[in-house]
Amino acid sequence: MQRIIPIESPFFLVPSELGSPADWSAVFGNDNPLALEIGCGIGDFIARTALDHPTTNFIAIDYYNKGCLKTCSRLERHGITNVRVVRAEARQFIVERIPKGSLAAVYINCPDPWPKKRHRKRRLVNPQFVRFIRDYLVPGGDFHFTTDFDDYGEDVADFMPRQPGYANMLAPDIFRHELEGYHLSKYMQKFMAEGKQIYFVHYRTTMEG
Ligand SMILES: C[S@@+](CC[C@H](N)C(=O)[O-])C[C@H]1O[C@@H](n2cnc3c(N)ncnc32)[C@H](O)[C@@H]1O
Repeated sequence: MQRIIPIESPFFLVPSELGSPADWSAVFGNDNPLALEIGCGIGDFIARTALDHPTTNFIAIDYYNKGCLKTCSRLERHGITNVRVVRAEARQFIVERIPKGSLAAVYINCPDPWPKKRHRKRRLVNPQFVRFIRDYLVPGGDFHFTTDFDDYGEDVADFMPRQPGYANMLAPDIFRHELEGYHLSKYMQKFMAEGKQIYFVHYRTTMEG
């Protein structure tokens, strides 16, 4: 079993110490828009994205302890104060701690691909998840998904146009292999170095649906 290293960082939050839902304005000390990254890994994407958007509050979730630790260290190293890190299972955390209709953006980069056919039902992003997450986004909220895994990228790109309440921001394309201004995560960089292409999918919630 992996040893859990205690994280002592002002940016690390313990879910059970937050309200249900949490008062995020109180946590951050301001009323700025709230955004969420699911599966932040070592935090390179969220750190750069947060630096680009200093007036957005970011929550970075991962159930990987060492990743949370590295994310917190990165934030401290770069003096980034608009990110909080949580070690939790994302869906449970969202249900318990995020108010519905409160997220300006959700980012999911290179989620575990579960390549074996019999394991595909374990994938995080599927039509059910996309309908679930929509309830937590504000109207006009962004949903970003990236993967290096062809089958996952094609699947998400295929079912997204049928999801009510989302508009395709890359239309007429259903995905792109490059997205200007979107930072590359550690996994994206690793896969690109191996010659793989990244699938970028970007939708925005509409009023209806
Ligand atoms: C393949 S890694 C990608 C990390 C990072 N997004 C990147 O692109 O470099 C997937 C990450 O998602 C996390 N993860 C997967 N499912 C999760 C879930 N349901 N809740 C929280 N974290 C999750 C894993 O622990 C892992 O760190």
